[in-house]
Amino acid sequence: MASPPATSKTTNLEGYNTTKFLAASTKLLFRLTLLVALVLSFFFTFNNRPVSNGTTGSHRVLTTTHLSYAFYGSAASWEKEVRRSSTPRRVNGFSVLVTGAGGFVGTHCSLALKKRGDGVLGLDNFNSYYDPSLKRARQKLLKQHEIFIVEGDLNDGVLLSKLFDIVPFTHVLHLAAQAGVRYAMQNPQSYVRSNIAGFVNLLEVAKTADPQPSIVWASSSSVYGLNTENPFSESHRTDQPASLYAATKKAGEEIAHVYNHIYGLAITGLRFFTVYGPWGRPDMAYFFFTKDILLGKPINVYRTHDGKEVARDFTYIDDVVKGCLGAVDTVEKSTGKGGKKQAPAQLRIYNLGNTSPVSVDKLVSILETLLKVKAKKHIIKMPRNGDVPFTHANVSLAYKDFGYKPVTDLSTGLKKFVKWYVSYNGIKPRVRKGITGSN
Ligand SMILES: O=C(O)[C@H]1O[C@H](OP(=O)(O)OP(=O)(O)OC[C@H]2O[C@@H](n3ccc(=O)[nH]c3=O)[C@H](O)[C@@H]2O)[C@H](O)[C@@H](O)[C@H]1O
Repeated sequence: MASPPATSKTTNLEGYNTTKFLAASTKLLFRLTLLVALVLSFFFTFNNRPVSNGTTGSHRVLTTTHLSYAFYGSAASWEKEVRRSSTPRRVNGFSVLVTGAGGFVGTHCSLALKKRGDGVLGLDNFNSYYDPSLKRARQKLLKQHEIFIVEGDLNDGVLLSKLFDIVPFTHVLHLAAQAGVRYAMQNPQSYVRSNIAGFVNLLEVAKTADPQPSIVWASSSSVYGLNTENPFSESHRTDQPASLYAATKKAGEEIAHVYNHIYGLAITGLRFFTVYGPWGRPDMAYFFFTKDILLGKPINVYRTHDGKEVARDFTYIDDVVKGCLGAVDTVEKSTGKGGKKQAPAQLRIYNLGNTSPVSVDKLVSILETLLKVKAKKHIIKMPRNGDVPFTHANVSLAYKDFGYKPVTDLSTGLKKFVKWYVSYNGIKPRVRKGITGSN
């Protein structure tokens, strides 16, 4: 008797096993997927934390936010909180989405808007570019003033659309960004993700929102780059950036032009000049100089390549806040509807500086006086890391259009910063020896 060909028998046998195996595997895979989905949604729902990798981490935050949006999207309490926070309390008050509300300028602007009766909803991804505990402390401060911050990323289009579905924002004050001039050499992609992709994403959502909001956003003095005309005016060259940070801010200005031109979004860009003050950013020189001087650590003070002192038009936070609110109050309504432009819309750009540059050496000597501690200064040549030798703002345009007039000199502003710094860090002043302690 001819036995069936071995191959055929084997094939049949294997076929049977394969089918059975496949069915079992599919079931297992299905169950596993279900389990993973359940665990993930539980994790992200109850542990909706930002990325801690020193970048804006938009990719992971994107996933987190989608999942938490899915959870919160059905949670009436979340929507209620969003509505409550963004509802104005004064007649004809604005409803403002403040991006980067957990940041330095974002926190101060949110408080000022709320104080005068506008509705404010914050958005922040609480990334760990610098110590997120400071951002959390600012969030707590905002919460005390009934300002809610939605935890999410600019690149999360679903979340942004959801917010615009819930709230008819009149304005967006867009302050979320990857800041810092020198860090751009370490983590260039984070600048592209936040300052370019994130900005485009926000404008994409804003263009189709009904009503279209008016937009005020933070550009930077760094766009003047290698410009040598002094003081810097808005009409000067901005096509020679010295850092990737500056290049992404300049790109933002061009992107704003496009969305204004095609979709009728009214957009105002503000070029901030080295903003400092209480609740400031620990990555900025005045902040870490204070910390290091108090700790007795050396600080690097830069000199230009031809040996000159470097200088900045340091601008105090309260002055900048007044400028931001002035811009919000004078930005016109956007003219688009249904994603289409109906008429020409306003497009503006302004310097918000102090009009009075001060050298970094002088900054250090003011800090020494305030802290009553001598700094251990290392004078070094400015590394080629994106820094420019000086900045100096001409603010006549902002003065003309919304009365912007900075009134705080560096000594006065730093005094307020130091007062906040020692109190925030629980440092006890020592009368004779100076203020010492650690943080
Ligand atoms: O106006 C802006 O658009 C930018 O302002 C800010 O950048 P900068 O003006 O560079 O401020 P900041 O780093 O505090 O350095 C201050 C001075 O200290 C010098 N500097 C710095 C570090 C150091 O170790 N030594 C030193 O001398 C340094 O050479 C400089 O002269 C914001 O960070 C940036 O996000 C952006 O908003």
